[in-house]
Amino acid sequence: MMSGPHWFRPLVLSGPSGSGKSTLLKRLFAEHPGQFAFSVSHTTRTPRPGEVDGIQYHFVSREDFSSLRDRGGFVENAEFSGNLYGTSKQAIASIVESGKRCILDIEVQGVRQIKCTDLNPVYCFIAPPSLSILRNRLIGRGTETDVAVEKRLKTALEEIEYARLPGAHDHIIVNDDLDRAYGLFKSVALGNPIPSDPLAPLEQAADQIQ
Ligand SMILES: Nc1ncnc2c1ncn2[C@@H]1O[C@H](COP(=O)(O)OP(=O)(O)OP(=O)(O)O)[C@@H](O)[C@H]1O
Repeated sequence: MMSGPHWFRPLVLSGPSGSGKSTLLKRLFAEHPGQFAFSVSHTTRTPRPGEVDGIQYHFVSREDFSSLRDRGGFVENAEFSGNLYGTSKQAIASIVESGKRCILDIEVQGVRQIKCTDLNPVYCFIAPPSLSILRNRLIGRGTETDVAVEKRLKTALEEIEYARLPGAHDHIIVNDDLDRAYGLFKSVALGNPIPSDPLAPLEQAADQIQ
């Protein structure tokens, strides 16, 4: 398989909920089996039936999590609904050593934290064409209540605001036509540079959720 100059740098994928990250990743993994891997996160939550330690997550106690965090073992960590989650440096390193490309699907706070580390990943932002299209896709996916959709749209606006800051991401891909977006995403995933898409002006984005 042909891989580009950035192959050995982890790829940090972020973007609003519903922008199409899972859709793009699913296609990439299907087309290139065995070439890419997600790092296994640590969590303090209890395993659900069928979940295996070291596969879905590294399940650890709060004490062990805190001790690893205090030793600087995480590139990013956060608390969601009472449980701690984090990506360890070791989890990323073991993928890089295996020769696969490590992909991290991460929310904006995690991106900010990783920027303070020496990980040096490639940052790729998946943007929706507009907030009204994002709303339609979230509704179409059928996984969210109306209130949750509006909450996700507000968060999306903040994420797009951040993405507009110069240097926030290395690549911005607007997921308008799926085949076009996938073509760009595949280039980035294989370690090649691409020209970034322009983001729609913010005022326009803000209007759409009022
Ligand atoms: N280019 C596209 N055109 C039309 N629909 C799309 C496109 N890309 C994705 N979708 C649809 O939009 C919905 C949201 O996509 P997806 O679930 O991949 O988003 P996500 O970024 O992974 O969200 P989350 O962060 O919540 O997991 C899905 O129903 C998907 O089929």
